[in-house]
Amino acid sequence: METPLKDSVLDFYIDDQGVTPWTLSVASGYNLLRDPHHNKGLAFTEKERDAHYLCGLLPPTVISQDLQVKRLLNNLREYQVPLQKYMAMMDLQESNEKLFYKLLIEHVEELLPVVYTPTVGEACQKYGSIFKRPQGLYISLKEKGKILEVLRNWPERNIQVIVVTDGERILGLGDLGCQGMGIPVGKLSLYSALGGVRPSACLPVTIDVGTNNERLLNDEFYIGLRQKRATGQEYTELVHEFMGAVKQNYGEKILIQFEDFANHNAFDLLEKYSNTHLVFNDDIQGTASVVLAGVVAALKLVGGTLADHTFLFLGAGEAGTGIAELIALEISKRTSTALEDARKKIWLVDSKGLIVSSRKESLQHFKKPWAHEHEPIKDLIDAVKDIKPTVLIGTSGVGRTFTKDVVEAMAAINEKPIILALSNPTSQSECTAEEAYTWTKGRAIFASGSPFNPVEYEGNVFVPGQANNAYIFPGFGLGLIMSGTIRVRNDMLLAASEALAAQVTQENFDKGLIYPPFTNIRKISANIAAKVAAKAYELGLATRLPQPEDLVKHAESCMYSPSYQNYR
Ligand SMILES: O=C([O-])CC(=O)C(=O)O
Ligand SMILES: [Mg+2]
Repeated sequence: METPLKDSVLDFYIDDQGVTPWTLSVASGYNLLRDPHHNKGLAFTEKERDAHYLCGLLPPTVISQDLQVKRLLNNLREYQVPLQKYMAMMDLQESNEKLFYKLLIEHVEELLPVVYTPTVGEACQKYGSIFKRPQGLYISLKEKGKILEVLRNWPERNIQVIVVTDGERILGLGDLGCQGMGIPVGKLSLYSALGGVRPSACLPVTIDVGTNNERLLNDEFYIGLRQKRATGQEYTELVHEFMGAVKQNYGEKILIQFEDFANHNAFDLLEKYSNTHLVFNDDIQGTASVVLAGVVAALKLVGGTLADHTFLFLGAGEAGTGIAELIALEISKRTSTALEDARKKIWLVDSKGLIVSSRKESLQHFKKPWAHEHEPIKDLIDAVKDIKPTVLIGTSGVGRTFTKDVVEAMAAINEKPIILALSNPTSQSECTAEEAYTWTKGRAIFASGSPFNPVEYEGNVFVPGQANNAYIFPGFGLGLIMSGTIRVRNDMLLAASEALAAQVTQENFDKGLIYPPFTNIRKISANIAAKVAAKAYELGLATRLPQPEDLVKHAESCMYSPSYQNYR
Protein backbone atom coordinates (compact mmCIF):
# COMPACT_ATOMS: atom_id res chain seq x y z
CA MET A 1 0.00 0.00 0.00
CA GLU A 2 1.11 3.55 -0.69
CA THR A 3 1.74 4.96 2.72
CA PRO A 4 2.05 7.63 3.89
CA LEU A 5 -1.08 8.49 1.96
CA LYS A 6 -1.15 12.02 0.70
CA ASP A 7 -4.56 13.59 1.09
CA SER A 8 -3.63 16.93 -0.38
CA VAL A 9 -0.75 19.22 -1.12
CA LEU A 10 -0.95 20.49 2.43
CA ASP A 11 0.68 17.21 3.39
CA PHE A 12 3.92 18.52 1.97
CA TYR A 13 3.95 21.00 4.79
CA ILE A 14 3.95 18.28 7.40
CA ASP A 15 7.00 18.53 9.60
CA ASP A 16 9.76 15.99 9.52
CA GLN A 17 8.13 13.69 12.00
CA GLY A 18 5.75 12.66 9.21
CA VAL A 19 2.99 10.13 9.63
CA THR A 20 2.47 8.17 12.82
CA PRO A 21 3.71 4.57 12.75
CA TRP A 22 0.33 3.56 14.09
CA THR A 23 -1.22 4.19 10.67
CA LEU A 24 1.38 1.99 9.03
CA SER A 25 0.92 -0.93 11.34
CA VAL A 26 -2.85 -1.28 11.38
CA ALA A 27 -3.84 -0.51 7.83
CA SER A 28 -4.29 -3.99 6.42
CA GLY A 29 -6.78 -6.83 6.60
CA TYR A 30 -9.72 -6.49 8.95
CA ASN A 31 -8.16 -3.45 10.57
CA LEU A 32 -8.07 -1.68 7.23
CA LEU A 33 -11.86 -1.94 7.08
CA ARG A 34 -11.97 -0.46 10.57
CA ASP A 35 -9.69 2.45 9.75
CA PRO A 36 -11.94 5.35 8.73
CA HIS A 37 -9.15 7.23 6.96
CA HIS A 38 -8.38 4.38 4.57
CA ASN A 39 -11.48 2.24 4.45
CA LYS A 40 -13.18 2.02 1.05
CA GLY A 41 -15.74 -0.64 1.89
CA LEU A 42 -17.09 -2.40 -1.17
CA ALA A 43 -15.01 -0.14 -3.39
CA PHE A 44 -11.80 -2.10 -2.66
CA THR A 45 -10.80 -3.63 -5.99
CA GLU A 46 -10.00 -7.30 -6.49
CA LYS A 47 -6.29 -6.49 -6.56
CA GLU A 48 -6.49 -4.46 -3.39
CA ARG A 49 -8.44 -7.20 -1.67
CA ASP A 50 -5.72 -9.70 -2.65
CA ALA A 51 -2.87 -7.48 -1.60
CA HIS A 52 -4.31 -6.36 1.73
CA TYR A 53 -5.73 -9.55 3.23
CA LEU A 54 -9.33 -8.54 2.59
CA CYS A 55 -10.50 -11.62 0.68
CA GLY A 56 -13.55 -13.11 2.32
CA LEU A 57 -14.01 -10.09 4.54
CA LEU A 58 -16.19 -8.40 1.96
CA PRO A 59 -18.97 -9.74 -0.23
CA PRO A 60 -17.80 -10.40 -3.81
CA THR A 61 -19.23 -7.29 -5.45
CA VAL A 62 -16.99 -4.34 -6.17
CA ILE A 63 -18.79 -1.02 -6.53
CA SER A 64 -17.65 2.51 -7.32
CA GLN A 65 -17.47 5.36 -4.84
CA ASP A 66 -20.16 7.14 -6.86
CA LEU A 67 -22.51 4.21 -6.39
CA GLN A 68 -21.73 4.19 -2.69
CA VAL A 69 -22.68 7.87 -2.53
CA LYS A 70 -25.95 7.15 -4.31
CA ARG A 71 -26.78 4.27 -2.02
CA LEU A 72 -26.07 6.28 1.14
CA LEU A 73 -28.08 9.23 -0.04
CA ASN A 74 -31.03 6.94 -0.72
CA ASN A 75 -30.71 5.52 2.79
CA LEU A 76 -30.46 8.94 4.41
CA ARG A 77 -33.57 10.13 2.63
CA GLU A 78 -35.49 7.25 4.19
CA TYR A 79 -35.04 8.76 7.65
CA GLN A 80 -37.84 11.10 8.63
CA VAL A 81 -36.19 12.42 11.78
CA PRO A 82 -33.28 14.88 11.28
CA LEU A 83 -31.38 13.53 14.29
CA GLN A 84 -31.40 10.05 12.73
CA LYS A 85 -29.83 11.49 9.59
CA TYR A 86 -27.25 13.22 11.77
CA MET A 87 -26.39 9.98 13.53
CA ALA A 88 -26.12 8.14 10.24
CA MET A 89 -23.74 10.80 8.94
CA MET A 90 -21.61 10.59 12.10
CA ASP A 91 -21.47 6.81 11.75
CA LEU A 92 -20.29 7.23 8.19
CA GLN A 93 -17.63 9.73 9.21
CA GLU A 94 -16.39 7.21 11.76
CA SER A 95 -16.34 4.29 9.35
CA ASN A 96 -15.43 5.75 5.96
CA GLU A 97 -14.17 9.30 6.05
CA LYS A 98 -13.69 9.82 2.33
CA LEU A 99 -17.16 8.61 1.55
CA PHE A 100 -18.56 10.93 4.23
CA TYR A 101 -16.83 13.91 2.65
CA LYS A 102 -17.68 12.98 -0.91
CA LEU A 103 -21.33 12.66 0.03
CA LEU A 104 -21.29 15.94 1.96
CA ILE A 105 -19.46 17.89 -0.75
CA GLU A 106 -21.59 16.61 -3.60
CA HIS A 107 -24.88 17.18 -1.76
CA VAL A 108 -23.91 20.14 0.35
CA GLU A 109 -27.22 22.03 0.17
CA GLU A 110 -29.14 18.96 1.31
CA LEU A 111 -26.70 17.78 3.96
CA LEU A 112 -25.45 20.99 5.54
CA PRO A 113 -28.63 21.24 7.66
CA VAL A 114 -27.96 17.67 8.81
CA VAL A 115 -24.34 17.93 9.98
CA TYR A 116 -24.59 21.62 10.88
CA THR A 117 -27.29 24.07 11.99
CA PRO A 118 -30.09 23.34 12.80
CA THR A 119 -29.66 19.60 13.50
CA VAL A 120 -26.29 19.93 15.22
CA GLY A 121 -28.07 22.00 17.88
CA GLU A 122 -30.41 19.16 18.72
CA ALA A 123 -27.48 16.76 18.60
CA CYS A 124 -25.68 18.81 21.26
CA GLN A 125 -28.77 18.87 23.45
CA LYS A 126 -28.90 15.06 23.26
CA TYR A 127 -25.17 14.42 22.89
CA GLY A 128 -24.97 12.33 26.05
CA SER A 129 -27.67 9.98 24.86
CA ILE A 130 -26.30 9.55 21.34
CA PHE A 131 -22.61 9.46 22.32
CA LYS A 132 -20.78 6.56 20.74
CA ARG A 133 -17.13 7.37 20.25
CA PRO A 134 -14.89 10.29 21.04
CA GLN A 135 -14.82 12.67 18.10
CA GLY A 136 -12.51 15.18 19.70
CA LEU A 137 -10.51 15.93 22.82
CA TYR A 138 -12.15 16.64 26.16
CA ILE A 139 -10.11 18.89 28.37
CA SER A 140 -11.78 19.17 31.74
CA LEU A 141 -10.69 20.61 35.06
CA LYS A 142 -9.39 17.10 35.81
CA GLU A 143 -6.75 17.58 33.13
CA LYS A 144 -5.34 20.69 34.74
CA GLY A 145 -1.55 20.53 34.92
CA LYS A 146 -1.28 17.87 32.20
CA ILE A 147 -2.93 19.34 29.14
CA LEU A 148 0.20 18.90 27.06
CA GLU A 149 0.14 15.16 27.75
CA VAL A 150 -3.55 15.05 26.94
CA LEU A 151 -2.94 16.70 23.57
CA ARG A 152 -0.42 13.96 22.85
CA ASN A 153 -3.07 11.30 23.37
CA TRP A 154 -4.76 12.43 20.19
CA PRO A 155 -3.75 10.01 17.41
CA GLU A 156 -2.95 12.68 14.80
CA ARG A 157 0.13 14.83 15.21
CA ASN A 158 0.06 17.25 12.33
CA ILE A 159 -2.81 19.42 13.46
CA GLN A 160 -3.36 22.67 11.58
CA VAL A 161 -6.65 23.87 13.03
CA ILE A 162 -8.42 23.49 16.35
CA VAL A 163 -12.01 24.52 16.96
CA VAL A 164 -12.56 24.89 20.68
CA THR A 165 -15.65 25.60 22.75
CA ASP A 166 -16.38 25.68 26.45
CA GLY A 167 -20.02 24.96 25.69
CA GLU A 168 -21.38 27.98 27.52
CA ARG A 169 -23.35 29.48 24.62
CA ILE A 170 -24.06 26.81 22.07
CA LEU A 171 -25.80 28.54 19.13
CA GLY A 172 -28.82 30.27 20.66
CA LEU A 173 -29.43 27.26 22.91
CA GLY A 174 -27.44 28.43 25.90
CA ASP A 175 -25.16 26.44 28.21
CA LEU A 176 -24.83 22.84 27.03
CA GLY A 177 -21.61 22.19 28.92
CA CYS A 178 -19.50 19.32 27.67
CA GLN A 179 -22.17 18.39 25.14
CA GLY A 180 -21.15 21.42 23.12
CA MET A 181 -18.62 19.03 21.50
CA GLY A 182 -21.02 18.65 18.56
CA ILE A 183 -20.14 22.19 17.52
CA PRO A 184 -16.34 21.84 17.08
CA VAL A 185 -16.95 18.49 15.38
CA GLY A 186 -19.47 20.02 12.98
CA LYS A 187 -17.43 23.14 12.28
CA LEU A 188 -14.35 21.06 11.50
CA SER A 189 -16.20 18.79 9.13
CA LEU A 190 -17.05 21.97 7.25
CA TYR A 191 -13.38 22.98 7.33
CA SER A 192 -12.68 19.85 5.30
CA ALA A 193 -15.81 19.71 3.15
CA LEU A 194 -16.14 23.41 2.37
CA GLY A 195 -12.58 24.64 2.81
CA GLY A 196 -10.55 21.58 1.84
CA VAL A 197 -8.43 21.34 4.99
CA ARG A 198 -7.33 17.72 5.55
CA PRO A 199 -9.61 16.00 8.10
CA SER A 200 -6.59 14.56 9.91
CA ALA A 201 -5.30 18.12 10.42
CA CYS A 202 -8.44 19.14 12.31
CA LEU A 203 -8.86 18.78 16.07
CA PRO A 204 -12.17 19.40 17.87
CA VAL A 205 -11.74 20.37 21.51
CA THR A 206 -14.19 20.93 24.34
CA ILE A 207 -13.02 22.58 27.52
CA ASP A 208 -15.20 21.33 30.35
CA VAL A 209 -15.32 23.54 33.41
CA GLY A 210 -18.79 22.37 34.42
CA THR A 211 -22.21 23.64 33.42
CA ASN A 212 -24.87 25.82 34.96
CA ASN A 213 -27.55 23.95 33.06
CA GLU A 214 -29.61 22.26 35.77
CA ARG A 215 -31.35 19.99 33.30
CA LEU A 216 -28.01 18.55 32.20
CA LEU A 217 -26.66 18.32 35.75
CA ASN A 218 -29.67 16.15 36.57
CA ASP A 219 -29.58 14.16 33.33
CA GLU A 220 -28.31 10.64 34.00
CA PHE A 221 -26.81 10.53 30.51
CA TYR A 222 -24.89 13.80 30.79
CA ILE A 223 -21.25 13.24 29.77
CA GLY A 224 -19.55 16.22 31.39
CA LEU A 225 -18.31 17.23 34.81
CA ARG A 226 -21.24 17.32 37.21
CA GLN A 227 -20.56 20.68 38.78
CA LYS A 228 -21.33 24.36 38.37
CA ARG A 229 -19.04 26.24 36.00
CA ALA A 230 -15.66 27.22 37.32
CA THR A 231 -15.08 30.92 36.81
CA GLY A 232 -12.46 33.55 37.56
CA GLN A 233 -8.90 32.40 38.10
CA GLU A 234 -9.70 28.70 37.90
CA TYR A 235 -11.24 29.18 34.45
CA THR A 236 -8.59 31.56 33.21
CA GLU A 237 -5.76 29.28 34.28
CA LEU A 238 -7.19 26.23 32.56
CA VAL A 239 -7.70 28.09 29.30
CA HIS A 240 -4.25 29.63 29.58
CA GLU A 241 -2.63 26.25 30.08
CA PHE A 242 -4.51 24.97 27.04
CA MET A 243 -3.40 27.88 24.88
CA GLY A 244 0.21 27.42 25.94
CA ALA A 245 0.16 23.66 25.45
CA VAL A 246 -1.34 24.00 21.99
CA LYS A 247 1.38 26.35 20.86
CA GLN A 248 4.07 24.23 22.41
CA ASN A 249 2.78 21.04 20.82
CA TYR A 250 1.80 22.31 17.37
CA GLY A 251 3.86 25.45 16.88
CA GLU A 252 3.11 29.05 16.11
CA LYS A 253 1.03 28.44 12.99
CA ILE A 254 -1.69 26.38 14.60
CA LEU A 255 -5.04 28.08 14.02
CA ILE A 256 -7.33 28.18 17.06
CA GLN A 257 -10.95 29.01 16.36
CA PHE A 258 -13.02 29.99 19.39
CA GLU A 259 -16.61 28.91 19.06
CA ASP A 260 -19.69 29.50 21.16
CA PHE A 261 -18.09 30.90 24.27
CA ALA A 262 -20.30 33.21 26.32
CA ASN A 263 -19.93 36.96 25.75
CA HIS A 264 -18.23 37.50 29.09
CA ASN A 265 -15.29 35.31 28.02
CA ALA A 266 -15.31 35.53 24.22
CA PHE A 267 -14.17 39.14 23.83
CA ASP A 268 -11.54 38.88 26.54
CA LEU A 269 -10.05 35.65 25.19
CA LEU A 270 -9.85 37.04 21.68
CA GLU A 271 -8.15 40.17 22.86
CA LYS A 272 -5.83 38.38 25.24
CA TYR A 273 -4.50 35.90 22.68
CA SER A 274 -4.66 37.85 19.42
CA ASN A 275 -1.07 39.03 19.74
CA THR A 276 0.49 35.76 20.83
CA HIS A 277 -1.51 33.13 18.93
CA LEU A 278 -3.25 32.64 15.59
CA VAL A 279 -6.76 33.00 16.98
CA PHE A 280 -10.09 33.67 15.33
CA ASN A 281 -13.48 33.98 16.99
CA ASP A 282 -16.06 32.71 14.56
CA ASP A 283 -19.05 34.23 16.37
CA ILE A 284 -17.51 37.70 16.51
CA GLN A 285 -15.34 37.78 13.41
CA GLY A 286 -16.65 35.07 11.08
CA THR A 287 -20.24 36.20 11.46
CA ALA A 288 -19.17 39.82 10.98
CA SER A 289 -17.39 39.01 7.75
CA VAL A 290 -20.29 37.05 6.28
CA VAL A 291 -22.88 39.68 7.20
CA LEU A 292 -20.82 42.54 5.83
CA ALA A 293 -20.55 40.58 2.57
CA GLY A 294 -24.33 40.14 2.45
CA VAL A 295 -25.00 43.80 3.15
CA VAL A 296 -22.49 44.92 0.52
CA ALA A 297 -24.08 42.55 -1.99
CA ALA A 298 -27.54 43.84 -1.02
CA LEU A 299 -26.52 47.36 -2.03
CA LYS A 300 -26.79 46.15 -5.64
CA LEU A 301 -30.48 45.47 -5.00
CA VAL A 302 -31.39 48.45 -2.83
CA GLY A 303 -28.97 51.09 -4.07
CA GLY A 304 -26.87 53.57 -2.13
CA THR A 305 -23.49 53.14 -0.53
CA LEU A 306 -22.81 51.45 2.80
CA ALA A 307 -22.56 54.87 4.44
CA ASP A 308 -26.03 55.81 3.16
CA HIS A 309 -27.63 53.07 5.23
CA THR A 310 -28.76 52.95 8.84
CA PHE A 311 -28.35 49.75 10.80
CA LEU A 312 -30.32 48.55 13.79
CA PHE A 313 -29.39 45.41 15.69
CA LEU A 314 -31.41 43.39 18.13
CA GLY A 315 -28.73 41.73 20.23
CA ALA A 316 -25.48 43.34 21.34
CA GLY A 317 -23.31 40.32 22.06
CA GLU A 318 -20.56 38.71 20.02
CA ALA A 319 -22.34 38.65 16.68
CA GLY A 320 -24.08 42.02 17.07
CA THR A 321 -21.10 44.08 18.14
CA GLY A 322 -18.73 42.10 15.91
CA ILE A 323 -20.81 42.81 12.79
CA ALA A 324 -21.40 46.42 13.82
CA GLU A 325 -17.69 47.05 14.22
CA LEU A 326 -16.75 45.48 10.88
CA ILE A 327 -19.43 47.49 9.07
CA ALA A 328 -18.14 50.65 10.77
CA LEU A 329 -14.57 49.79 9.77
CA GLU A 330 -15.62 49.31 6.16
CA ILE A 331 -17.59 52.60 6.11
CA SER A 332 -14.67 54.39 7.68
CA LYS A 333 -12.29 52.90 5.10
CA ARG A 334 -14.51 53.65 2.11
CA THR A 335 -15.37 57.21 3.10
CA SER A 336 -12.21 58.16 4.94
CA THR A 337 -14.22 59.18 7.98
CA ALA A 338 -13.20 58.54 11.55
CA LEU A 339 -14.31 55.21 12.98
CA GLU A 340 -16.29 57.01 15.73
CA ASP A 341 -18.32 58.85 13.10
CA ALA A 342 -18.89 55.70 11.07
CA ARG A 343 -20.23 54.00 14.18
CA LYS A 344 -22.97 56.62 14.45
CA LYS A 345 -24.83 54.97 11.56
CA ILE A 346 -25.24 51.87 13.67
CA TRP A 347 -27.60 51.35 16.61
CA LEU A 348 -27.95 48.38 18.94
CA VAL A 349 -30.79 47.21 21.11
CA ASP A 350 -30.13 44.76 23.93
CA SER A 351 -32.43 43.21 26.53
CA LYS A 352 -32.72 46.60 28.26
CA GLY A 353 -33.55 48.61 25.17
CA LEU A 354 -31.67 50.92 22.85
CA ILE A 355 -28.03 51.34 23.83
CA VAL A 356 -27.65 55.05 24.55
CA SER A 357 -25.14 57.28 26.28
CA SER A 358 -27.12 57.58 29.51
CA ARG A 359 -26.58 53.83 30.00
CA LYS A 360 -22.85 54.00 29.40
CA GLU A 361 -21.69 53.50 32.99
CA SER A 362 -23.51 50.21 33.41
CA LEU A 363 -22.64 48.75 29.98
CA GLN A 364 -20.24 45.87 29.36
CA HIS A 365 -17.09 47.15 27.63
CA PHE A 366 -17.93 45.71 24.22
CA LYS A 367 -21.19 47.68 24.15
CA LYS A 368 -19.75 51.05 25.10
CA PRO A 369 -18.73 52.17 21.58
CA TRP A 370 -22.39 51.94 20.57
CA ALA A 371 -23.80 54.16 23.30
CA HIS A 372 -24.82 57.13 21.13
CA GLU A 373 -26.62 60.28 22.25
CA HIS A 374 -30.34 59.54 22.24
CA GLU A 375 -33.18 59.40 24.69
CA PRO A 376 -33.79 55.92 26.11
CA ILE A 377 -36.11 53.58 24.16
CA LYS A 378 -37.24 50.32 25.66
CA ASP A 379 -38.84 48.34 22.87
CA LEU A 380 -37.52 47.25 19.50
CA ILE A 381 -40.64 48.45 17.71
CA ASP A 382 -40.21 51.98 19.06
CA ALA A 383 -36.53 51.91 18.15
CA VAL A 384 -37.43 50.93 14.57
CA LYS A 385 -39.94 53.78 14.31
CA ASP A 386 -37.52 56.30 15.74
CA ILE A 387 -34.19 55.28 14.18
CA LYS A 388 -35.78 54.31 10.83
CA PRO A 389 -33.19 51.69 9.91
CA THR A 390 -32.76 50.45 6.36
CA VAL A 391 -31.17 47.26 7.67
CA LEU A 392 -32.49 45.27 10.64
CA ILE A 393 -30.22 42.55 12.02
CA GLY A 394 -31.19 39.98 14.65
CA THR A 395 -28.35 38.55 16.74
CA SER A 396 -30.17 38.11 20.02
CA GLY A 397 -30.25 34.33 20.23
CA VAL A 398 -33.95 34.69 21.00
CA GLY A 399 -36.54 33.44 18.54
CA ARG A 400 -39.67 35.23 17.34
CA THR A 401 -38.50 38.70 18.33
CA PHE A 402 -39.04 40.24 14.88
CA THR A 403 -42.77 40.39 15.39
CA LYS A 404 -45.35 41.37 12.78
CA ASP A 405 -45.30 44.98 14.10
CA VAL A 406 -41.55 45.21 13.76
CA VAL A 407 -41.40 43.76 10.27
CA GLU A 408 -44.34 45.86 9.09
CA ALA A 409 -42.68 48.96 10.48
CA MET A 410 -39.56 48.10 8.45
CA ALA A 411 -41.74 47.74 5.36
CA ALA A 412 -43.44 51.08 6.02
CA ILE A 413 -40.08 52.87 6.16
CA ASN A 414 -38.30 51.07 3.30
CA GLU A 415 -39.16 50.10 -0.24
CA LYS A 416 -36.87 47.08 0.14
CA PRO A 417 -36.15 46.47 3.82
CA ILE A 418 -33.08 44.34 4.50
CA ILE A 419 -33.94 41.92 7.28
CA LEU A 420 -31.38 39.46 8.63
CA ALA A 421 -32.56 36.99 11.26
CA LEU A 422 -29.27 35.47 12.26
CA SER A 423 -29.83 33.52 15.46
CA ASN A 424 -29.43 29.75 15.37
CA PRO A 425 -30.78 27.14 15.21
CA THR A 426 -34.07 27.63 13.36
CA SER A 427 -36.06 27.70 16.62
CA GLN A 428 -34.13 30.82 17.69
CA SER A 429 -34.46 32.69 14.39
CA GLU A 430 -35.87 36.20 15.00
CA CYS A 431 -38.51 35.49 12.35
CA THR A 432 -39.13 32.91 9.68
CA ALA A 433 -38.60 33.47 5.97
CA GLU A 434 -42.31 33.15 5.42
CA GLU A 435 -43.04 35.85 7.98
CA ALA A 436 -40.46 38.19 6.49
CA TYR A 437 -41.87 37.87 2.97
CA THR A 438 -45.54 37.88 3.96
CA TRP A 439 -45.38 40.80 6.37
CA THR A 440 -43.44 42.93 3.85
CA LYS A 441 -45.68 41.82 0.99
CA GLY A 442 -42.73 40.24 -0.77
CA ARG A 443 -40.49 43.30 -0.54
CA ALA A 444 -37.97 42.08 2.05
CA ILE A 445 -34.41 41.17 1.24
CA PHE A 446 -34.12 38.41 3.75
CA ALA A 447 -31.42 36.06 4.98
CA SER A 448 -31.18 33.91 8.08
CA GLY A 449 -28.49 32.12 10.06
CA SER A 450 -30.17 28.72 9.73
CA PRO A 451 -31.67 27.60 6.44
CA PHE A 452 -35.29 28.15 5.44
CA ASN A 453 -37.03 26.64 2.44
CA PRO A 454 -38.16 28.86 -0.44
CA VAL A 455 -41.44 30.64 0.19
CA GLU A 456 -44.30 31.16 -2.23
CA TYR A 457 -46.07 34.46 -1.81
CA GLU A 458 -48.80 35.65 -4.19
CA GLY A 459 -47.55 33.47 -7.01
CA ASN A 460 -43.88 34.38 -6.65
CA VAL A 461 -41.21 32.16 -5.17
CA PHE A 462 -38.73 33.80 -2.81
CA VAL A 463 -35.46 32.05 -2.02
CA PRO A 464 -33.99 33.13 1.32
CA GLY A 465 -30.22 33.33 1.69
CA GLN A 466 -28.30 31.80 4.58
CA ALA A 467 -26.16 34.40 6.31
CA ASN A 468 -24.05 31.89 8.18
CA ASN A 469 -20.37 32.09 9.07
CA ALA A 470 -19.95 28.74 7.26
CA TYR A 471 -19.39 30.83 4.12
CA ILE A 472 -16.34 32.42 5.65
CA PHE A 473 -14.45 30.34 8.21
CA PRO A 474 -13.49 27.38 6.01
CA GLY A 475 -11.95 29.55 3.27
CA PHE A 476 -10.59 32.01 5.80
CA GLY A 477 -8.84 29.20 7.67
CA LEU A 478 -7.49 27.68 4.47
CA GLY A 479 -6.04 31.06 3.51
CA LEU A 480 -4.25 31.34 6.86
CA ILE A 481 -2.98 27.77 6.80
CA MET A 482 -1.73 27.72 3.21
CA SER A 483 0.21 30.95 3.73
CA GLY A 484 1.56 30.01 7.16
CA THR A 485 0.05 33.14 8.64
CA ILE A 486 0.76 33.73 12.30
CA ARG A 487 -1.83 36.37 13.31
CA VAL A 488 -5.37 37.33 12.32
CA ARG A 489 -6.06 40.99 11.56
CA ASN A 490 -9.28 42.88 10.75
CA ASP A 491 -8.07 43.66 7.24
CA MET A 492 -8.12 39.92 6.55
CA LEU A 493 -11.77 39.78 7.62
CA LEU A 494 -12.57 42.66 5.29
CA ALA A 495 -10.71 40.88 2.49
CA ALA A 496 -12.71 37.69 3.10
CA SER A 497 -15.91 39.66 3.11
CA GLU A 498 -15.12 41.40 -0.16
CA ALA A 499 -14.17 38.07 -1.71
CA LEU A 500 -17.51 36.55 -0.71
CA ALA A 501 -19.56 39.53 -1.91
CA ALA A 502 -17.73 39.32 -5.25
CA GLN A 503 -18.94 35.74 -5.69
CA VAL A 504 -22.61 36.76 -5.91
CA THR A 505 -23.56 36.57 -9.59
CA GLN A 506 -26.12 38.53 -11.59
CA GLU A 507 -28.16 35.35 -11.71
CA ASN A 508 -28.19 35.27 -7.89
CA PHE A 509 -29.19 38.95 -7.72
CA ASP A 510 -31.99 38.34 -10.20
CA LYS A 511 -33.43 35.89 -7.67
CA GLY A 512 -33.08 38.46 -4.88
CA LEU A 513 -30.16 36.54 -3.35
CA ILE A 514 -27.36 38.30 -1.50
CA TYR A 515 -25.29 35.14 -1.03
CA PRO A 516 -24.20 32.63 -3.65
CA PRO A 517 -25.59 29.11 -3.24
CA PHE A 518 -23.53 26.66 -1.18
CA THR A 519 -23.22 24.37 -4.20
CA ASN A 520 -20.17 26.37 -5.35
CA ILE A 521 -18.69 26.67 -1.91
CA ARG A 522 -15.29 25.13 -2.66
CA LYS A 523 -14.71 27.64 -5.43
CA ILE A 524 -15.92 30.41 -3.13
CA SER A 525 -13.61 29.19 -0.36
CA ALA A 526 -10.64 29.14 -2.73
CA ASN A 527 -11.34 32.78 -3.62
CA ILE A 528 -11.70 33.75 0.02
CA ALA A 529 -8.51 31.85 0.93
CA ALA A 530 -6.63 33.64 -1.84
CA LYS A 531 -7.73 37.11 -0.74
CA VAL A 532 -7.01 36.37 2.92
CA ALA A 533 -3.56 34.99 2.09
CA ALA A 534 -2.82 37.96 -0.17
CA LYS A 535 -3.64 40.32 2.68
CA ALA A 536 -1.49 38.28 5.07
CA TYR A 537 1.47 38.50 2.68
CA GLU A 538 0.87 42.23 2.29
CA LEU A 539 0.90 42.69 6.06
CA GLY A 540 4.05 40.62 6.43
CA LEU A 541 2.26 38.02 8.57
CA ALA A 542 2.55 35.09 6.16
CA THR A 543 5.58 32.89 6.71
CA ARG A 544 5.31 30.49 3.81
CA LEU A 545 7.61 32.04 1.24
CA PRO A 546 7.86 32.77 -1.56
CA GLN A 547 4.29 33.90 -2.13
CA PRO A 548 2.67 31.73 -4.84
CA GLU A 549 1.89 33.68 -7.99
CA ASP A 550 -1.69 32.55 -8.44
CA LEU A 551 -3.19 32.25 -4.97
CA VAL A 552 -6.60 30.97 -6.15
CA LYS A 553 -4.96 28.12 -8.06
CA HIS A 554 -2.70 27.48 -5.11
CA ALA A 555 -5.69 27.31 -2.75
CA GLU A 556 -7.44 24.86 -5.06
CA SER A 557 -4.35 22.69 -5.29
CA CYS A 558 -4.13 22.59 -1.49
CA MET A 559 -7.64 21.25 -1.06
CA TYR A 560 -8.34 17.82 0.36
CA SER A 561 -9.86 15.43 -2.15
CA PRO A 562 -12.49 12.99 -0.92
CA SER A 563 -11.93 10.60 -3.85
CA TYR A 564 -10.48 7.23 -3.00
CA GLN A 565 -6.89 6.54 -3.82
CA ASN A 566 -5.65 3.35 -5.39
CA TYR A 567 -3.70 1.20 -3.00
CA ARG A 568 -0.98 -0.85 -4.52
O1 LIG B 1 -23.01 27.57 14.05
C1 LIG B 1 -23.69 28.34 13.35
O2 LIG B 1 -24.58 27.97 12.61
C2 LIG B 1 -23.35 29.81 13.38
C3 LIG B 1 -22.72 30.15 14.65
O3 LIG B 1 -21.51 30.19 14.78
C4 LIG B 1 -23.57 30.31 15.83
O4 LIG B 1 -24.79 30.45 15.71
O5 LIG B 1 -23.00 30.31 16.92
MG1 LIG C 1 -20.93 29.78 16.77
